[in-house]
This record gives sequence, structure tokens and C-alpha cells, in this order.
Amino acid sequence: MVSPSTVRVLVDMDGVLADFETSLYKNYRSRYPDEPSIEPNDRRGFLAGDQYAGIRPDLRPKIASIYETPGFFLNLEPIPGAIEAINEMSNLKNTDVFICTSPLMKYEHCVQEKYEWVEKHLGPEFVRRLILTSDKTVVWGDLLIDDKDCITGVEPNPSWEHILFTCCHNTHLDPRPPRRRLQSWADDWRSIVDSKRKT
Ligand SMILES: O=c1ccn([C@H]2C[C@H](O)[C@@H](COP(=O)(O)O)O2)c(=O)[nH]1
Ligand SMILES: [Mg+2]
Repeated sequence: MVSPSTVRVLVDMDGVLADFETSLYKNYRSRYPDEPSIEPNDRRGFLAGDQYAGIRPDLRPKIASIYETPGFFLNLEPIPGAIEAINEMSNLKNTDVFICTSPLMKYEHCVQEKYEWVEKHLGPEFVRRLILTSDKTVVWGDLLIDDKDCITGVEPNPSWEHILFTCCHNTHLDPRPPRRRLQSWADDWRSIVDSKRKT
């Protein structure tokens, strides 16, 4: 009997496992209560700094000061259903799950805290499955579940199919078939994983 091939799933962190946008908004409101702010429902575009700079250029460093603060990444709340889903996914037969996340270029705090977050919420075994890279196109996988609309890098034809995970900043986008979306972790991620099985 031919054994089924293993499906490799790359799961993004911010906006997919960890709720970056809610913490960004709440901490910004609390630190800069008199400044204009953008509610999560009104977020457009991956980089919050770009949207804030469109209101006033000096808001870009203010929003950056929030995610550059020590403890920001460690204290992100899990996205609803994410921990259960990734644990279930990694327990599926013939399925390899890796977390694939991009660090800030200002990497102090961010890199270590991403490791700590994974250990805190998913346990030490998952720390071995954490890939930090600024270029996800060079990482091999069947699927990349990621909230960033456009993922580019040095590899023009990445091995993975990008599944757009719904986040406040991308809800207005209309991914055209064959591009697929995962609305949340309550959505049918199992079928998406199974769709990559060869036998
Ligand atoms: O508005 C934003 C949103 C995200 N970032 C940074 C934060 C992270 O370092 C990466 C995204 O990480 P993923 O886990 O790959 O989603 O982008 C930002 O600087 N500004
Ligand atoms: Mg992300």
C-alpha cells in the first residue's frame, strides 16, 4: 500500500495565532488618548503605520512605539480558536505544522517574546517548530495560512498556496478564485489541509 504523503502547513503568528491588531489599538488608545485612532473595523492595509501616517505623519512613530514596547508581543492574546486548531492540526496524521513568522527589523524584545509566546501558549515542543524569517517565500510548505494580503520575497514561485486568514485589515479585500480564504479558526481549515493530500 502506498503511504499518504505528508502535508506541511506553515501557520503565521501575528493576526493568525496572536491578536496583534486588538492589542495595538488598545495600547495605543491608552498611551495616546488625545490622538486620533483607527478602530480595528476601520483598519485597511497590512501596516498600521501606513494608515496612521495617512492621518498625520507623526502618528507613524507613535504607533510603532506601541509594538516596540517590551512585553507587547509576549502579552498578545491568542486569536479565538487558534490554540485548539493548531494543536488539533499538529496531531493529525501525515501533517507537519510549523509556525512561520516575520520579526520586526527592530528585533529587540520581538524575537525573544515570539519564542516565549509560543512556549506559553503551545508548550516547549512547539518552540522547535517556530521559523522566524523576513522572507516566507523561501520556506517550503504546501500551505501558508497568513493574514498578509501580498507575500513576496526572492522566490517568485513559492512552494506553498497562500490561504488568506481574515483579519480586520484585510476584510475589504476580495480574493479572487482560486485564491482561498479562511474566515476564522471556526472555518473549515480541515478541508483546506485535506485538499493538499495526494492519496
Ligand atoms: O502594522 C503592522 C503590522 C505588523 N507589523 C510587523 C509585526 C511582525 O513583526 C510582522 C508580522 O508578523 P507575522 O507573524 O509574520 O504576521 O510585521 C508591523 O510592523 N506593523
Ligand atoms: Mg500575520
